[in-house]
Amino acid sequence: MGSAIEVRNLTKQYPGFALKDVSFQIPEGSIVGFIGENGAGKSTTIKAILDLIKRDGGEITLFGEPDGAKDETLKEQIGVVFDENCFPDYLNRRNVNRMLKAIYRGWQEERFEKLCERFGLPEKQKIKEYSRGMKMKLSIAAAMSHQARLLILDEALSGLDPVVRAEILDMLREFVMDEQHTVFLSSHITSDIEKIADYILLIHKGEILLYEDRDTLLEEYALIRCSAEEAAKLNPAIVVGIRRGRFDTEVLVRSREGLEANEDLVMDRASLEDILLYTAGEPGNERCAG
Ligand SMILES: Nc1ncnc2c1ncn2[C@@H]1O[C@H](COP(=O)(O)OP(=O)(O)OP(=O)(O)O)[C@@H](O)[C@H]1O
Repeated sequence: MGSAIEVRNLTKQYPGFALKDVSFQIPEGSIVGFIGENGAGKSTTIKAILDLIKRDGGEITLFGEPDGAKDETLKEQIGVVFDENCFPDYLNRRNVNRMLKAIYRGWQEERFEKLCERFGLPEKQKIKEYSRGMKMKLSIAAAMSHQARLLILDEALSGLDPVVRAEILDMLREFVMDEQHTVFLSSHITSDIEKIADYILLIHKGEILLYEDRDTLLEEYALIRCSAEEAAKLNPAIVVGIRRGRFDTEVLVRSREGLEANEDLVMDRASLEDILLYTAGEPGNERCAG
């Protein structure tokens, strides 16, 4: 199986922010969840992949093709959804269908109509009268209607209610049933990423801090509650972060090995949100619960 996206040593400098040597590769047939705090560099990375901004350094390969986003044929094979409406707002759903039919060679008119129906989008109402969620659904329907092999969604699920998000997650799962299809999805809703992603990519202040198989991550990381003395005895190599409370200490560890037998530790499963909070913590990853 090849790579849908390969990013090597990507750098981009803005005043007060830099993408630092960002490298990762996304295998075809997978769903990769991209997480990180506000301003971590998710959209900048995605825009560089899509060649919407000029990078300062590094290489980006799409489907094995260097600078694939510059290639018009390859570009058609990428469905993109940003967190804002990308269509002129005086159009309605029917106009959008006609417009995209003229743009994409592989446009699937009927599929678009079916998806819009499934999402309950009215045919004649103008986009400017749509709610935010309706606009996002329209963009997602469009991205899924031109025979794309790769879907890139940047915060596309924000503002959607849980029922619609669950439906879209199902659609993304269906999409990758074809092993040549790939999804790269950034979101602050870590519970969605936890449900759907095969791999988790975590960026913090422009640097990739973690890229791991979701199951390994969730099986191996653990949240431990114990006394400050017990916390101090833990092997520093496995400690991701410590949070000191008034009554106990919470420690995120990256491995449970050898800890399960210790009765002085209460060990729970760590959620992706815990992993994000501790991994993207401040230097030393030590925060006070107060
Ligand atoms: N065109 C630009 N000019 C200057 N600075 C920019 C520009 N675009 C992004 N930045 C800065 O780059 C940093 C990373 O922004 P980016 O949008 O990539 O973050 P993000 O992880 O997508 O955040 P969020 O989750 O809030 O959407 C921010 O500090 C932002 O201000």
